[in-house]
Amino acid sequence: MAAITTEGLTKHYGDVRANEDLTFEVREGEVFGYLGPNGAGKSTTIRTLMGFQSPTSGSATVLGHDVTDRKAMIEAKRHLGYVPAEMGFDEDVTGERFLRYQASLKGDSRSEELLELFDPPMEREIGEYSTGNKRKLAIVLAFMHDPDLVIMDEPTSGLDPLMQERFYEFIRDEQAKGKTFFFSSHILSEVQKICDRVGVIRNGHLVELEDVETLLDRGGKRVSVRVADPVDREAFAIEGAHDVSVAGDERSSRPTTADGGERDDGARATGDRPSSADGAAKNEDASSGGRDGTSVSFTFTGDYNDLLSHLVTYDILDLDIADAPLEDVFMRFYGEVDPETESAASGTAEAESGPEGNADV
Ligand SMILES: Nc1ncnc2c1ncn2[C@@H]1O[C@H](COP(=O)(O)OP(=O)(O)OP(=O)(O)O)[C@@H](O)[C@H]1O
Repeated sequence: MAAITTEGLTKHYGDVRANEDLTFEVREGEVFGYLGPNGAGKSTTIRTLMGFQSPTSGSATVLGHDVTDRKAMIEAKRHLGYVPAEMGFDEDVTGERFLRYQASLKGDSRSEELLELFDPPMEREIGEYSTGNKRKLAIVLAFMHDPDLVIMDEPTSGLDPLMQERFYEFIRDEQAKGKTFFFSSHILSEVQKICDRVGVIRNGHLVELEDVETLLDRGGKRVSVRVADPVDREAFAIEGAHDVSVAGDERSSRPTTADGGERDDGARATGDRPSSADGAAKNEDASSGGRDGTSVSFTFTGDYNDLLSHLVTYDILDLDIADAPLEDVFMRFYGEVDPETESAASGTAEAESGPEGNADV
């Protein structure tokens, strides 16, 4: 049995089409990442899966229970954990008291162990907690009844890096025990670290459903090459090369696609720009070079033989070829406009804003 199923799941808020015809499954024992830019519809799906709101149409099950069936969802929640995006705690009570109250509702088989791991200040009133401590308490509460499936809405937001790592390790250990996770995230590095599969939602539509490994394979290679002679960017507009930038080429601050078109994702452009030998623009006609050669970098998703045939035409001083980071995969992905999904999102003002300027999604 799948841990979660959705079939044509749709949720509209008036004119806003927050979720549109979503069909997917989360398999038992997997860590499933749910990705998308702000306003894409992630929390909407999560709220529907938790039974907090009814879908406009379509259906969904969690641990085999229909999410619109109140009684069934009460049963499901005995085996279901939830980390919400907004932690609506009663601020006047201590963490300890809140935990005891939750324990009386859903049981507690492991809070001691969880408190040792995540360590929120239990004796203090929750109103005095920092965001990170509230998140730690939310994690303890979500896992204290040892659920089989945990649904989490950006669970690591507000956690410091050390605590994030501890959380990832904890998730891996829990997965090894057969637990299932569905969580939304903006942080691609965490998705890369802990997810088996990802679903990508954009403007309310599921636009990708894939193994993380396959996505990384599809992401191709990040190639950084330093050649002895001046070259211009167009020389590397070969089939399968994306986001070509040449050190010293002013225009390379706007990454290109292989067909020479410019993409409008400022964060990537700045982050990917390689440092030239002296860091200065050298040549107005977009070619460059110098005593230390010319640095060219790009993402490559084409035929490796073509790449190597092209590279051997240069006097190569240095070469580095590595897996492209998941960011590259997603930025390219979001850069492609699908007219069908774009038009379907009319009325979703936030959804139209997209991920510009974010290195993560
Ligand atoms: N209760 C609501 N009433 C009206 N519109 C809503 C409501 N909740 C969400 N929306 C709209 O639905 C769309 C999807 O929102 P949702 O919160 O699901 O996105 P998200 O992917 O979780 O975004 P974020 O990453 O910013 O949390 C947005 O356009 C949002 O403004």
